[in-house]
Amino acid sequence: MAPDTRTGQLWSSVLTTLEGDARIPPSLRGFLDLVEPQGVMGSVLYLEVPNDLTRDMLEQRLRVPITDSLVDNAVDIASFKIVVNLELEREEPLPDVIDDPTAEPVVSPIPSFEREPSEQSSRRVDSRLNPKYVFDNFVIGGSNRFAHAAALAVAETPAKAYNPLFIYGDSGLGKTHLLHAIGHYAEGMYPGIRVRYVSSEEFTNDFINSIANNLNQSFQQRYREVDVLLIDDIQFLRGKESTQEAFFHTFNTLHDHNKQVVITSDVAPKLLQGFEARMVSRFEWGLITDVTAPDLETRIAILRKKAEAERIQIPPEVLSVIADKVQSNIRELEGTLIRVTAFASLNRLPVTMDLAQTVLKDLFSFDEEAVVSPSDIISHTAAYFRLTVEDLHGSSRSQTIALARQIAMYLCREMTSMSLPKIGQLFGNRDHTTVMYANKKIEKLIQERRSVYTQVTELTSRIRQQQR
Ligand SMILES: Nc1ncnc2c1ncn2[C@@H]1O[C@H](COP(=O)(O)OP(=O)(O)OP(=O)(O)O)[C@@H](O)[C@H]1O
Repeated sequence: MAPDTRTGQLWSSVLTTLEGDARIPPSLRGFLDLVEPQGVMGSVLYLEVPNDLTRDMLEQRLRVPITDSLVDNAVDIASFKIVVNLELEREEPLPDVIDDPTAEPVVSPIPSFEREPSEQSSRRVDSRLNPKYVFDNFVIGGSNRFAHAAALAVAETPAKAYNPLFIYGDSGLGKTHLLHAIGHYAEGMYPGIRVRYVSSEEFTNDFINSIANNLNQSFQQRYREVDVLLIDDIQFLRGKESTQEAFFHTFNTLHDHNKQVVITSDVAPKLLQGFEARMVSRFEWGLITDVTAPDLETRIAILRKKAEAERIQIPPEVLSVIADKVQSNIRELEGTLIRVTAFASLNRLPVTMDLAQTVLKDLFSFDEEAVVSPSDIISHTAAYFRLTVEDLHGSSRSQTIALARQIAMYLCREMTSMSLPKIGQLFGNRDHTTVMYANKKIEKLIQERRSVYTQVTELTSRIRQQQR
């Protein structure tokens, strides 16, 4: 909606005043650019923003300067209200506030650097779908052929093929990738289709917030007025009775109205513990399919595809040796490829068999099957950086602590099967998007900074060594 002239003018005067406001740190200024003024009602100015993060920043960190500026610029306006509109088309990447030690450790739901350029400008983006997870780059093999076919069928004809579609399997085997791929494909096939991706932890938080803020109706609208609901890692609703109840009603409403539901989980419906029988029976209404660990050929094909996507030349025998080493988790498989290519680029060496063997020896000189616990990762990381465990859990934004914390989060994601929200909880109840950001950031730094590569590699060895 275009603002009326007065609202538009008012907001630009507010922005002009704020330009000279020393209370606003540079890292927060970018959030102001994401605001769309909508109109004035009574003495309230209504603003629209594209995501929860921007709303939180404006409400928590910029409320006072904005209100002061409003009062300065319009005698009859006393406050502002913010509405999140996920549909707002955005070309600007969200501001990156992580590197600023004074800034809040929060990030966008999908960090801007993950978006393809075409995603940023030419079409409406559902910011909940990760543009990297599409069918085109999903490698099909015996371990996932059925799940892939079912996912594609559902994406082609939502609510006609299988409803619900239930995909289960161990961590890092492509369930989330398939969920997002369904969303993208359906959006491409049916312009205007309403797709919503949500992890079950986000669903839970959303539900709890809706109760706390008396927003049950908008919660219901958010989840019931969609054509395709993609819900990830349903096992995390275990034992949460009220949230399960809310999901049960959402599910029924969607199903009754011929809307597609796709669910992922770490185990088959029958093995889900802490779920009511009526829920489980609904999960079994449609099609249940699993993803298992890929065989060697599929692992090599996944590595080849990843190398092509990153435009890295890697000899086939190197791909084979990596695929041979990492067998049961595709996330770890990709992580290992990154370590090998990072080592080569940091040392300005070509990726050869010898080089790969050296890196793999460092990474896998210990028992890979040993179970690594997050507390081991945290205590080792703290000791390595001469910090305390509390530093990593806490909120200090000193650069050393922030980097150590991000490395610990990265290692938790790589070495354990914990979900992003669980890792966030572990590190002082941080949002899952913060963990997602930390992951991407460390993955990038490993390839760009020798110091970070060495720190992560040494830490990995120490943690593994302890498991012996
Ligand atoms: N068949 C595949 N082809 C290409 N990449 C894949 C495939 N399967 C998984 N991946 C990649 O492996 C990584 C982990 O996959 P994903 O996050 O979908 O796993 P998951 O099963 O949802 O794990 P979790 O239960 O821990 O969330 C992602 O980067 C994904 O793109």
